[in-house]
Amino acid sequence: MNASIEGTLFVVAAPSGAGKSTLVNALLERESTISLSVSHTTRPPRPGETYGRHYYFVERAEFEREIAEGIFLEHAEVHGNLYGTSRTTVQELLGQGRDVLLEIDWQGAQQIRASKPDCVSVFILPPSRAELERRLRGRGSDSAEVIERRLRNSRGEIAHAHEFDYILVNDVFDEALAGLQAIVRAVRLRGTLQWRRHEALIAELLADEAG
Ligand SMILES: Nc1nc2c(ncn2[C@@H]2O[C@H](COP(=O)(O)OP(=O)(O)O)[C@@H](O)[C@H]2O)c(=O)[nH]1
Ligand SMILES: Nc1ncnc2c1ncn2[C@@H]1O[C@H](COP(=O)(O)OP(=O)(O)O)[C@@H](O)[C@H]1O
Repeated sequence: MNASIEGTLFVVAAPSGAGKSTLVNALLERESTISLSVSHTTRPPRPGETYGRHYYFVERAEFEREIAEGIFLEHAEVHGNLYGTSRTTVQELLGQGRDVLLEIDWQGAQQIRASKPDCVSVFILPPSRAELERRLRGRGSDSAEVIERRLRNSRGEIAHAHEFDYILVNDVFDEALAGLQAIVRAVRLRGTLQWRRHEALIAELLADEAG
């Protein structure tokens, strides 16, 4: 982390149930310098979800007021609920040199690419439709109706996978996690970031030998 260099913005998207949150949480345990952006949503909390940790749960009228006030860096309607990312939180963290990860849908990813072209985006695929359905049902967090809607919408989301910088299949969990971690590490080693970090070393290596 270096306060004089803006952090990297990572965007992770996937159809509901592909394992995105589980992968991202495991990544954050290993890469503690990445901050996860907590979104605002009009979706009701699931059992065990808390305000400010999983989401900022708000009423639709309040969310619409916040859209009008321009507080969102991006926002979208997904599975019948509104979701959005706070502009100031993300901007402050990036300005402090921290890397920030957004767990958002493809519509939000398109908006982020337009305003932050340097972002790095990853799409997570399930290994099969049957496994996606098994994971959604196995999670036990949603009603049958909500699960049906998410499964129906998954095709529309997967159709946008090609817009992302990286695509990972979350079949064997540890392999997918290693892939995600490899992406983060490779991005951090990009020359555009490293030459500024190592400016003094590069200058020394280039210096003419004195006398
Ligand atoms: N555009 C956008 N999408 C979001 C945001 N937060 C969550 N989402 C997406 O909304 C969808 C539903 O999320 P959620 O209700 O937590 O369900 P889950 O994906 O099944 O765990 C997922 O595709 C999320 O990535 C956000 O701030 N902006
Ligand atoms: N590689 C995997 N193999 C088997 N089950 C998985 C795998 N990855 C995630 N899961 C499980 O699938 C379910 C959905 O994962 P979750 O992270 O909530 O998905 P998403 O955030 O994409 O909606 C959870 O019960 C999770 O434990």
